Amino acid sequence: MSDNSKPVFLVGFMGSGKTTWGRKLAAKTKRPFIDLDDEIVSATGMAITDYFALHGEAAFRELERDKLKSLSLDRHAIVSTGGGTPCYFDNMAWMNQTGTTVYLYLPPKALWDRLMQTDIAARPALRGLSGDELLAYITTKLEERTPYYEQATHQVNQLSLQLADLIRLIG
Ligand SMILES: Nc1ncnc2c1ncn2[C@@H]1O[C@H](COP(=O)(O)OP(=O)(O)OP(=O)(O)O)[C@@H](O)[C@H]1O
Ligand SMILES: O=C(O)C1=C[C@@H](O)[C@@H](O)[C@H](O)C1
Ligand SMILES: [Mg+2]
Repeated sequence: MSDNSKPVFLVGFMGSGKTTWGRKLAAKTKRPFIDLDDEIVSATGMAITDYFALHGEAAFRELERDKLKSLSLDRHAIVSTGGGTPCYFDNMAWMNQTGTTVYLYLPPKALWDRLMQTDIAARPALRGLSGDELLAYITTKLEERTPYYEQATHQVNQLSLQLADLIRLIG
């Protein structure tokens, strides 16, 4: 680990593997791991879907911003963000100023394959969508969010990503 380490923020679409890669990266490099969605669940004592249902998305986005900016961040921390985190307020600029950001890119069909294998009801925006509707949603939403994700310091295509590449990238 280099002496000038900075916190690392993993960004990308729902199901792109931010949590999975973040955990692996932290374990391998012995850095502290933080998952922003998990922090929100702990703070509110409820699942994100329930928070959305009770308070609405706008309240969730404010809470997400506040949690992001009040994380107790060790300079070695690896933070897996939520899929929408970079796309609201000045969150992306703040992450770029505070640390190094890495965009985990996956094309829509690969995201779809992954998400179809998870509990999509646990992701508020995806609840109730059929397979075809989910692919259309991913395609449109990814296009809309790409300008934010692409502000990341580094962009990696996960289809060919190895843990060693990620470790090299963050130094
Ligand atoms: N490299 C991989 N190959 C295959 N499946 C993977 C890989 N990485 C993650 N997955 C699977 O894809 C799904 C989504 O991964 P994960 O929860 O890490 O995504 P995420 O980006 O954190 O999503 P969210 O934004 O909803 O938190 C999980 O079921 C996970 O097991
Ligand atoms: O992409 C999104 O908008 C979201 C992704 C998840 O990580 C959660 O932060 C929440 O379900 C919203
Ligand atoms: Mg996650």
